[in-house]
Amino acid sequence: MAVLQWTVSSVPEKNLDYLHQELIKLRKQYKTKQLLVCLPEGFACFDATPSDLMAFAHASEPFIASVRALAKEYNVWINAGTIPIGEADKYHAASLLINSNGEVVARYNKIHLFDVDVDDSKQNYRESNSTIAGKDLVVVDTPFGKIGMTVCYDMRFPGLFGALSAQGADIILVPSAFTVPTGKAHWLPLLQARAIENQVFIVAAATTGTHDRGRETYGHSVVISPWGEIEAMLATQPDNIVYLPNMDKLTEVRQRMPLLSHNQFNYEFKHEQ
Ligand SMILES: O=C(O)CNC(=O)[C@H](CS)NC(=O)CCC(=O)C(=O)O
Repeated sequence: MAVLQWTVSSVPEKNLDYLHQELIKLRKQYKTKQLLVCLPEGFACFDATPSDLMAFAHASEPFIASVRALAKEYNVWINAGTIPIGEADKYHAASLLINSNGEVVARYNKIHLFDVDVDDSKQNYRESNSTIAGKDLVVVDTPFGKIGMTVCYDMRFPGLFGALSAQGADIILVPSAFTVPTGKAHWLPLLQARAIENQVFIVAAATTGTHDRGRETYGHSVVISPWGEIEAMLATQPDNIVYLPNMDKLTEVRQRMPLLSHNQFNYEFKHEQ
């Protein structure tokens, strides 16, 4: 699998170009039959004005078609981090899983919305002003293993990850656009905890740097093993991780310490905002 981190632009075509160039480079170096390319949350269009984002969300079909075409052309699976997909007067933060034939095999709509006051240049995040929360859990069978889908702020809610692992997830994707202060304090411990308690690989592709209207994101894209080890992590520069997960390790961790069968607690999904 490959994890792409860059300073995502507010201009969708620029992000598409970036993805295209990275796929060319990756495929030159890695000719493996299967390759899963993970993109960050908001990778289509980031830090645009609310009205530009809304307009894009209600006309994101051609953009999605272009990403699907790239998946097919370069024979890769793509986790299209999130793409805003319009619904009524808002949109879903949709994370798509696209196979190497360019077909969308899964769509997860971000469940937990980031309505939070942060001590940074933007301060008041109110994702629910524009975004409709998802209501469905997604675990999908792939050549890479069973993939559970989450997005960014979801990582703070262990119940979601517990439900995904109870449904058999081996790898949980967490495309993200984390703030810098919360990233410094919480990014790694949260992701490591989710990996350890669910005995899954965590793969988190993140945006990084200062974006077009001044918003800053934390970077530090990371892959974590089912034992909680940081297998690979980026700093704040645009860069990629390429990583081959060892599924035997996952089996061994679960055999030695069968958390799922020991667990005495269940969370309920409230379906509320
Ligand atoms: O807005 C977009 O275009 C893409 N989406 C995001 O950037 C989202 C919502 S504002 N960011 C987060 O969820 C950060 C979570 C976070 O930083 C934390 O949990 O501490």
